[in-house]
Amino acid sequence: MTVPKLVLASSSPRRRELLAQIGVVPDRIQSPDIDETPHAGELPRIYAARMAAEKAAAVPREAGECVLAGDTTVALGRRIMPPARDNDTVRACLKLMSGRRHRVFSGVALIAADGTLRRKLSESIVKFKRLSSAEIDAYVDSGEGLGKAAGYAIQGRAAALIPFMSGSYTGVVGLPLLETRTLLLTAGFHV
Ligand SMILES: Cc1cn([C@H]2C[C@H](O)[C@@H](COP(=O)(O)OP(=O)(O)OP(=O)(O)O)O2)c(=O)[nH]c1=O
Repeated sequence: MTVPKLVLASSSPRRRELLAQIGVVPDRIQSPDIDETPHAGELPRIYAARMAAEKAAAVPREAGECVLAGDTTVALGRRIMPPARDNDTVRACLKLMSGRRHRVFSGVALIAADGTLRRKLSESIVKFKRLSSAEIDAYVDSGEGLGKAAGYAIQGRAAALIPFMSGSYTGVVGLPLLETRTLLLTAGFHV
């Protein structure tokens, strides 16, 4: 079986780095351009799976190419936390998550060269300590939360504010590597 070519449908440097961690280098990378607005009442796990599939489908495939995409969604109960585009959102998210557990759903989707869509979803639980105003201010000032789901990055200084997590660490960072490897193996990649 000839090894297909891999296209990573992502603008996220984390996803590229996580793939590199298991020795996978995409043949090309293209940003997916999709509407990321949740449907009314859409549950976070359904949303994460849908987003991953839509991102993969949004990038055109050439003959012999497979497209891989992911989506990391942070959920407080049934509420989908927003991506933090500014400091006010980072602050608001941290206040909401302070002293509580939340879930992180990380969807992965792979469209094989024959057009078949395969999907996996990882689910993790992350707890933040009770955050003081000074801790929230310092984190906002670090700028690390910008561009991240729910305004934090576990792979950075937020790690020192998290007493507990269970599930997939790589899923929280942006691409669950066990699930991703399984999908890649099924599609004929050597991982
Ligand atoms: C919770 C968390 C999220 N994140 C990041 C991973 C993702 O880049 C981002 C979640 O947003 P996503 O919409 O999953 O991804 P994205 O828009 O950054 O990139 P893409 O083009 O692939 O859609 O948050 C971390 O880096 N660390 C964390 O601890």
